[in-house]
Amino acid sequence: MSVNVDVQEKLSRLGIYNELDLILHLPIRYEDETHLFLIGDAPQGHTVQVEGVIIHNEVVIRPRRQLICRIEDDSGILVMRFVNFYSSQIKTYAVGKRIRLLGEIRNGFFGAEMVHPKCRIVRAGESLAHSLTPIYPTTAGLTQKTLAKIIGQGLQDTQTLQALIETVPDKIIRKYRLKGFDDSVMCLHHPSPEESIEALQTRTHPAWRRIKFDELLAQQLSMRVHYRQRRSLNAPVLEQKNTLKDQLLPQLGFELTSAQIKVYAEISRDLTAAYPMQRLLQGDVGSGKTIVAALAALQAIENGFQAAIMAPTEILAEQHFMKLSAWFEPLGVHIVWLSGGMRKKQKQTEMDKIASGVAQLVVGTHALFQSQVVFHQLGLAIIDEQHRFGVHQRLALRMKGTQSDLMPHQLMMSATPIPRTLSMSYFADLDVSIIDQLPPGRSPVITKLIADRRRDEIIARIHFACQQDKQVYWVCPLIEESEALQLQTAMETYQHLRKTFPELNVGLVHGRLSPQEKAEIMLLFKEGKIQLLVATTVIEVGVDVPNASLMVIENAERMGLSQLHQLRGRVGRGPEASICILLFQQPLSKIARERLRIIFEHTDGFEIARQDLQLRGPGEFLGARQSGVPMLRFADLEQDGELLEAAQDCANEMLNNYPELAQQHISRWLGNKTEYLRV
Ligand SMILES: Nc1ncnc2c1ncn2[C@@H]1O[C@H](COP(=O)(O)OP(=O)(O)OP(=O)(O)O)[C@@H](O)[C@H]1O
Repeated sequence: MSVNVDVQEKLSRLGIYNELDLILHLPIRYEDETHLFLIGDAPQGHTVQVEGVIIHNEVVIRPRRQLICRIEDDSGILVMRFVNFYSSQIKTYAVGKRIRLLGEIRNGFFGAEMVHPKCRIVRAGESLAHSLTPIYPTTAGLTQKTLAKIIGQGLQDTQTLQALIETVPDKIIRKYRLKGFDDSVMCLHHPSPEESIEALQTRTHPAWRRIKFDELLAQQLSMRVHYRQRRSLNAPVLEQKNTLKDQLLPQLGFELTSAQIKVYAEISRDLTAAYPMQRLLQGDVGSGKTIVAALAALQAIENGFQAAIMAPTEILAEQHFMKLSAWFEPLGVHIVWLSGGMRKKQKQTEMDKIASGVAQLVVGTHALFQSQVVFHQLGLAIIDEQHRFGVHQRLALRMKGTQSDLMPHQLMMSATPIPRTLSMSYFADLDVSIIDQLPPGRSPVITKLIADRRRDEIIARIHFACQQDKQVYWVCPLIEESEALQLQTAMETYQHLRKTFPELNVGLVHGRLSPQEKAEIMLLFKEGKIQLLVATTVIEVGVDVPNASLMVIENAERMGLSQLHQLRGRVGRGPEASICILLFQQPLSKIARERLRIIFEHTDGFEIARQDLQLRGPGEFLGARQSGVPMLRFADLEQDGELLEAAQDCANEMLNNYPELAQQHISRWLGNKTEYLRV
């Protein structure tokens, strides 16, 4: 690109480093200069073009120096404003001249107005210019005009044009009726006036369809390559001996659901392979993922390998530890607990057990992947709530097995259901198992939305519930700006509830307590010795107290959908009918109202996740994945599900039959952005 260093730096901020990046920098929208609105009909809040005669002009000084013109057509009057305007320029906008304006109409101090529109004086007899102007995403200091010019030059460069060669085989182009790649790129940068502006704006135009297909295809290809590369790595072959499993199952006190049996079979089969498993186990809250993870761990252990379970919070890790200890100790399996908050000496003792192989199962938090932790022979790494860990943290745990030159199998668990399109795209390098059934005997949680001013009614309800031997959670608001403030609110609520209910045992659990303190309180709650537990959102994931059947969530309007769903999932885990009360403060923002509606209407985590994806885009689900996986810029998973399926099919066909084109296609779209593929 022949641009100076300053411009180059600005282009790099847009992710443009070479010619190809430049021509794939596509417009975000188009300005329609082919359609004139009548002033009276023009919709507010949209960029529109209007034309009229200047009937008044003046430069006012206060509150700031600006030009104010009134423009009239047959349907109404519009004000045009330019701030910091020099009086000497006023003659350009003389009364009686006809002017055409392009901009957004808003309701301002002077009525309907356009501020700093694109405008020009229309000569007598002039007809409408037919053109659609592309508007590009840009950055500070780089004007639309300059950027459009650089892109225009790029498109004329013969070398660049050569880079536009077709990478998708003819057969696929015909099968899916795709527009040519070079035509599509040209059309999007320079649409001819005959093109439908609506199809271009909504990205349903065949040129957009082609670009989105190519982008999805590149993502699918890179993920499939990664998936296939895994087969060249070595992992321990963990046979299905089933001795420990057969001892554990009769002790459980429940039968596995058919969904649990099915996913365990998938995992168990993967573990017998000589290359590492990378499987994502998804299940809605309370669907019973822990027992499936436990069975997988036993398969590793009975083959003489160690297993590790890593959870994102102390409470969750501690809870896994307690549950697994109860299951595994009768089998004679040695479990070790490791967390950051442990005393040094005790930690060293536990690490020694891990290094010598005495510890067969290790349960813990982030502390597990620290460099001092050396495993004797790690065969299976289980990561709960995988999206809360970074790619690097997960890899660090995977590398723990390298002592023996064998890479451990990896099982990732997620209680935040991932919508199908998302798991087909961003998670395409993983195998996915889904527990799509809840254990029997659960009655669905009833959700109630109650405005905060009706708090008193809730106090009465809690009293009634506790009298009937039920247990209650009271979740304090999430205050993102300040953990200290959140703590303060939790303390105050705790004091207040203790005063209100002197006859009840009220407990408080929050993030600042030491792991032991947290564990003690959770145990008291589990044993029924605490009836009302005031908690911050630390209880969000995994906490399992089946007797708790009433939950109050304060300031529910501040929380995200998946967080609300997770919190609500803490009740409804026993046979008792459960209630979740969402207290909210008014007025509600539009998005908060929408979230509360969704959580009120749905209990199925997959449906909630699908709507959340629509509301907020994929960022929330991907967590740290975002840093490693090729992100989509053009395709929209909700809108382009059909293209995604096509791209998935084609990726397999291209890798099998057209490997060179596949390679070219990946490097066109991802260039050097595929570090992920190497790990
Ligand atoms: N098949 C089953 N029948 C009856 N109860 C079961 C069954 N499987 C698991 N459970 C019980 O259901 C509860 C929820 O299980 P578990 O904690 O594993 O859920 P989870 O999928 O991890 O949910 P969350 O994501 O909310 O933590 C536990 O008390 C568990 O012992």
